[in-house]
Amino acid sequence: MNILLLNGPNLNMLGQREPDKYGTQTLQDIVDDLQAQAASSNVTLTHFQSNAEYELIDRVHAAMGTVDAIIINPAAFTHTSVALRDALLSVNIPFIEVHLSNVHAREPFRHHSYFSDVAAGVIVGLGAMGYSLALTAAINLPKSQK
Ligand SMILES: O=C(O)[C@@H]1C=C(O)[C@@H](O)[C@H](O)C1
Repeated sequence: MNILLLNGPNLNMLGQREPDKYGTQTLQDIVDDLQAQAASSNVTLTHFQSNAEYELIDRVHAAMGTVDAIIINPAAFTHTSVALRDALLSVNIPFIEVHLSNVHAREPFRHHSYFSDVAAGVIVGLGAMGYSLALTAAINLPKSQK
């Protein structure tokens, strides 16, 4: 099974970026833990992070036919990117949306997501554990959601 993990803008700054909201683990720390979890489940996990919308879009397109599920934290693009939403809809790969912080308890502009209504599932506010839970869910998605 192949799972693609996508992280959006500013998540490369995790560890020093507003630790009260996003925690103190670096993105590499999080990815390392997920890679270990994936290996224990005989799953191939590929990670890509970009601050550029078009790079994330291109990576979603490239996943067509090769990836069984996507875990994505679109970061700020969550609240702005119709284009990235459309990319995910264009490849017909189930995806799970993850947010480290509870976006619903933050500024109003973070309460809307262009992804949640077309996601297989959404995990918010659980910090790095959210990614781990998303990986477990992605591995166990029912056929109907694949
Ligand atoms: O909680 C998170 O992981 C999301 C990460 C970001 O960078 C924000 O722009 C989102 O609003 C929330």
